Amino acid sequence: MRIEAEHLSWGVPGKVIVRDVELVVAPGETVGLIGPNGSGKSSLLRCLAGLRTPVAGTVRWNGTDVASRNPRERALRLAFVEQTADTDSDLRVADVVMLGRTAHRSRWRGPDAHDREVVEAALTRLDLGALADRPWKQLSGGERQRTHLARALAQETAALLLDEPTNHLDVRHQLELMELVSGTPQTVVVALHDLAQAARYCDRLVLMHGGSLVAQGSATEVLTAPLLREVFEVDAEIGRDSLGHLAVGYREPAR
Ligand SMILES: Nc1ncnc2c1ncn2[C@@H]1O[C@H](COP(=O)(O)OP(=O)(O)OP(=O)(O)O)[C@@H](O)[C@H]1O
Repeated sequence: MRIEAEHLSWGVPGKVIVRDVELVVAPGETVGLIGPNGSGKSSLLRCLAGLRTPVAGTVRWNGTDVASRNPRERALRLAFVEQTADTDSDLRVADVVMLGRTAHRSRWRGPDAHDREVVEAALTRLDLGALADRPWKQLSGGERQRTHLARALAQETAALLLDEPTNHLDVRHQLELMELVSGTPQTVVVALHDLAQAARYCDRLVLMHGGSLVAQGSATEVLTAPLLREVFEVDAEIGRDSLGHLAVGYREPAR
């Protein structure tokens, strides 16, 4: 699915939070959204998901204004995992993942064999098979995060928006999740704080600062020492690690 933001602005009275963003995400592309705390990444993702009404500009999915889609139509096309995703506490892990099937069913029909197959596949992909019957409230932060991702996969959408999906995960699960994200045929926009991970797994990076999109392009175009100094206020050295992946080293900011 193609996702487009045209002259997109959003904010609250007295504060512009997303400022005149122009962005096109091509079908199947994985775009990494980077930027300091408070730069507007989550707000932009919510606008792209159709959960915020722009104060100016438009968000289009495959050319159609997202504002003209009802919540069910949106849920059939795009899955969004927010940073602070929460779920009713009495559910089992498999029930939480089954919530991803809601838009696919009529109101009166319970889960069928296909829904169960999709949920099982999503649980397996996120390494949650052994936890399927565990109560949601007993899960660790990383297990909850993986459960929400499994729910998003069970939605079987053409697009996926992820807000810092690796922040609670151990290293192995971070790598597995980023492999999954970069390998999926879905269109993905993923907010990340780990710049090296963003460089390694995303087709393209988009850098936000103060609500504006200040750079976009390949990792080597966006992750430059002058730009990182200007936006993150750190001295950075960009090189390659022993595996050949782009690596970013930081010095403390000059005072
Ligand atoms: N509903 C709101 N009302 C007022 N201010 C808001 C609202 N939503 C976001 N903000 C502010 O807008 C700015 C951008 O927030 P946002 O969560 O989009 O940033 P972010 O780049 O995702 O940050 P982080 O990296 O810390 O997750 C912040 O200063 C935040 O406090």
